Amino acid sequence: MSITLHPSIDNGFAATKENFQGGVLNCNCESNTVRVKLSGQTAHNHACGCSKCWKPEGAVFSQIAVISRDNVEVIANAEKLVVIDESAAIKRHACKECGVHMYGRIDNTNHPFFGLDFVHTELSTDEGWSAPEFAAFVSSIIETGTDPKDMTAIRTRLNELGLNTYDCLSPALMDAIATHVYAQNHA
Ligand SMILES: N[C@@H](CCC(=O)N[C@@H](CSCO)C(=O)NCC(=O)O)C(=O)O
Ligand SMILES: [Zn+2]
Ligand SMILES: [Zn+2]
Repeated sequence: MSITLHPSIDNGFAATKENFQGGVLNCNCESNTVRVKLSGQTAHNHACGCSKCWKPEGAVFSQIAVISRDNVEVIANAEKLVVIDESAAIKRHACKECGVHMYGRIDNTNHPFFGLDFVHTELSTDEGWSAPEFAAFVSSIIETGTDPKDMTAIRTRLNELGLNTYDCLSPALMDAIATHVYAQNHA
């Protein structure tokens, strides 16, 4: 298939490394690079087809994982970070020069994923990050220009790579969200 799903996914990917301790994300700027230290392993890594998540040049999907916000620290050139959409639930902090999203943070303490930051681990040269587990918001790639006629081939290719495809999040994450809503409504 000629479509680039994501450069870290198209040709298969390494398994999650046991006892991986984290590493550093770098933006794409050659000078004054924004650097974000992640002090631990990520979780729920997945391909995301939504229009909001950052994608490398030419990629149809984003690759995105979560990590506790307590384990996220900007260690260089923080002044280059801007929030690209203040109205979004996930405040994506992007480098204003190269456009790369360095981390997404949720401020709303009632949000099901409050406490978790969203990160793109392909921005790191460290090896061992959690491997992608599924593809989310797959139908959403049509919103950013993918031809609906290509969808069957794209879903088939994702399945071949071992990634189940969903048009929202995975059942486990949707269950977690619903559990959170139930608990809020019965507090
Ligand atoms: N069809 C829309 C979907 C956008 C969307 O709901 N994205 C999800 C997943 S992003 C990470 O997995 C979401 O939670 N968004 C909240 C936010 O972005 O603040 C589209 O494609 O835009
Ligand atoms: Zn940059
Ligand atoms: Zn997304």
